Order: sequence, then structure tokens, then C-alpha cells
Amino acid sequence: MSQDALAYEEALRIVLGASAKPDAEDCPVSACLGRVLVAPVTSAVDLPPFDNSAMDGFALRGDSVVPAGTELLVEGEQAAGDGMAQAGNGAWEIMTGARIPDGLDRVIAVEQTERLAASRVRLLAEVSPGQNVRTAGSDVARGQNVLDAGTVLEPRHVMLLAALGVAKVSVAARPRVAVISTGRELVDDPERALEPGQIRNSNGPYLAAGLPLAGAEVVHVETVGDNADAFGSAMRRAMQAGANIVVTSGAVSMGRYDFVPQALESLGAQTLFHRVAIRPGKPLLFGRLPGGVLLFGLPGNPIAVAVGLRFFVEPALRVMLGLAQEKPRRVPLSKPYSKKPRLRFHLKSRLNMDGQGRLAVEVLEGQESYRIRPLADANAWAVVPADVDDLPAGALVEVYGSGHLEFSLPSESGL
Ligand SMILES: Nc1nc2c(c(=O)[nH]1)N[C@H]1C(S)=C(S)[C@@H](COP(=O)(O)OP(=O)(O)OC[C@H]3O[C@@H](n4cnc5c(N)ncnc54)[C@H](O)[C@@H]3O)O[C@H]1N2
Ligand code: MOO
Repeated sequence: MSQDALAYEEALRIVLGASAKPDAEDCPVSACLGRVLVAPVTSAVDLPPFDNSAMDGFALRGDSVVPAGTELLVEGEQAAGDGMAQAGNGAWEIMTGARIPDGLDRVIAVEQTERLAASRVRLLAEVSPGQNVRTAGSDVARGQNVLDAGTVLEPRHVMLLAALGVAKVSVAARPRVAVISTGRELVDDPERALEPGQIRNSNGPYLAAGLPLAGAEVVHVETVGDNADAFGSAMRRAMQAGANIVVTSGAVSMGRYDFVPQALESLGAQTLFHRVAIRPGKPLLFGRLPGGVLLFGLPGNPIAVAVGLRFFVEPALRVMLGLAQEKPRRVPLSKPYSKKPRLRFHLKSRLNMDGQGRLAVEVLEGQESYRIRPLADANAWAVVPADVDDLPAGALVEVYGSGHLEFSLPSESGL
């Protein structure tokens, strides 16, 4: 480890400290999937809005239990959608979801009755007060807090908000991110044949695909050669597009063409750190541009880019979205794992389930930072801290999902 590589925890502290709190904006519920609430939602109504029947059957009344064998006059019929009705002492034929006629307090299912004549019914079972009645406000009471700030909205929340008649919610504005790939070896057009020495740009498309899933809006995407002037112009276009964050890939290491650190200085940027004690992605650079725009200079190797997004950019996005920092799951290793000490490793991994449904994490073969095939097989990141070297099979390791907003794995609270 070179002397000046920062511990990950310290680097993360700097990133979180530099990240601004969210701006709020209104969002229609019909378009709010994946957005993050910045204020709690309180219900203005009762749910259900009125007492209604849980069964197709007959609604009736009584002082206490009405015994089996009782015969009643059928006074009327009430279907879902029918309005107010005033009942007498008899029974009302009623459908599931229909408003209980005023004066009645219980429902017997139709299969527990015998129709004696068009307007007469006999009960084949006793009926207790409140039986088969879904009372107003029993699911949500008016004034109740139903969703907390920091909720990432999923279809289950949309169901609730729609049922409550909520038209729009206050959510965190999406952080605006620009992506700049550097390297004169890069080819963007998949139709173009590669010249000797050229490779296809995969980091740019990876970031442009991953950032929206992480809650950001991608406002600018560009590729530049190894040229500080072209890079400076791309940075200016990124700012003009309104970026709050610029994510670059490449040109932050020790090579002759690794111009990003100097180019940033000449743009008036403040470098907050350069080099972190991690693998992959050690030469990662983080800075702040004039105007407060954050700059993540990710090392060019593709897995360094993936780690930079997952463990540096996403934590910053969480602050900007009003989300608490993630806590990893702790999962047993399926095989022993050894690494060299003093660097924190972020490992392409797979969470697997055995026949009994128990989870174990497998560190995949091919951890080198140029190897992208194993990333396509990975569904998680296993993290081994700097001060650990040998881990036996069964040792618990920290595991993070592929992206911070994926909701396929159980969270800490088990929800
Ligand atoms: N003498 C040293 N050399 C290197 C060191 C070091 O400490 N001393 N660190 C190595 C590590 S670790 C990394 S990571 C890389 C980071 O280098 P750069 O950020 O300067 O990145 P480049 O040199 O521009 O590219 C590295 C590698 O990645 C490929 N690349 C770049 N951009 C893309 C892209 N958009 N899509 C796909 N692949 C990309 C590029 O062709 C290179 O192969 O430095 C090591 N060297
Ligand atoms: O940090 Mo580099 O990504 O190890 O190859």
C-alpha cells in the first residue's frame, strides 16, 4: 500500500460530508416508482371509507348472537357501489364490498342461509355482532402516518397511495449526473470495426445504465481522448447540462496520459482524496469543482468503475436522496478465501441458496479488474476488510446487493 492511500472508511466519510441533502419536488403517484419520499405521508381518510361486507350473503342486526333457525324478511338488496340505505328489522341481501345499510351490524354468508321465498330467508348458522363486517378505518385510520420519509416507492406503496386517493407525493429530486469516459483507445459505435489497439467503451454504457437504477438522472454522456483540453471542454458541457455530479472513467493513475488530476486542478477543482486502500479501484480520485459539483474520477479498469459506482457514488446518492447509509448482510462463505492484507477487497460474488433455502456467498473466480465476464455472473459484492487476510469456509462476510436500490434481498429490518 502506498503511504498516501486513504482507508475506505475515511474516504467514505469525506464523500458523505461533501454530499448535499436532497431537494424536494412533487411527483404524481402514477410516476413515482423508485423515487424516495422526503416527507411522511399521513392519511386524510379512513380506509375502508365505510363499513362494508366481506361476503356475499345477508346483512342483519341483533342485540347479541342471532341464533341458527331465525327467519327474516328480506327488505332489500345492496351491491358494491350502492349508496346509503336505511334498514328496518329484517335482512338485506348484500354483496362483497357493498356498504352495510344503516342500522345493520353483521353479515351471514349466503351458503349459510336458506331462501324460503323471494323475500324470506332462514339462517343455518348463528351470527355474531360485527361478523363479516369490514369496518371503516380498520385498515388505515384518518390522520395515521402510513409511509415514512426515506421510503423508496415500490408497487406495494403505489397500491396504498392510490387507495387513499393521494395524487402526488413529495420526493427527493434526482441527482443530475454526467458521465465522461476518457481514453483514445475507446470506440463508442458498436457498428465500427476496431483498429489495432482499440477497444470498445464499456464503462460509459455501464455507468449510463447503472446510474438511473441508483436513483440518478443522467444529464450528459461523452467520450474524450487523452487530452486535457478536450476533457476540460467535456467538463464544461457537463456543468452546462446542470450536473451535480460528474463521474469520469480512466486517466487517474500513474501513466504518461493520466491527465485527469492536473486537468481538474486547472479547472479550479479541489481534490479531496486521490487513492484509497481498496482493490480494485485504488487510484480513485474525489474532488469538488467550483460551484459545488462533485467529481468522482474512477480508475479505468471496468471493475474499478463498478466498485466506484457501488461503494463511492451510490453512498453519495443516498445522502442526496435522503436515505440512511446501507448496512450489509452478513452471510457465510461457501469456500475459504484468502487475500493480501492492508487493502479492503470488493469481490464479484454470487449469493446462492442450498436445498434447505440457506444462503451462502461464493467469491467468483476471476477477480482481476479487467475481467467483466464474472461480473455478469455476480449478483452481489462480498467485502473483506483491510485487516483480514484468511477466511475459512463458513466465516461470515459482509455482502452488498448489486445496486443500493435493488429490493430483491431481505433488508436489515426484514421487511
Ligand atoms: N504504474 C502503475 N500503473 C498502474 C497502477 C499503478 O498504481 N501504478 N494502477 C493500476 C490500477 S490498480 C488501475 S485501476 C489502473 C487505473 O488506470 P487509469 O484510471 O489511469 O485508467 P486507464 O489507464 O485510462 O485505463 C485502465 C484500463 O481500463 C481500460 N479502460 C479505460 N476506459 C475504459 C472504458 N471506458 N471502457 C472499457 N475499458 C476502459 C483501459 O483500456 C485500460 O486497460 O491503472 C493501473 N496501472
Ligand atoms: O484498482 Mo485497479 O482496478 O486494481 O486494477
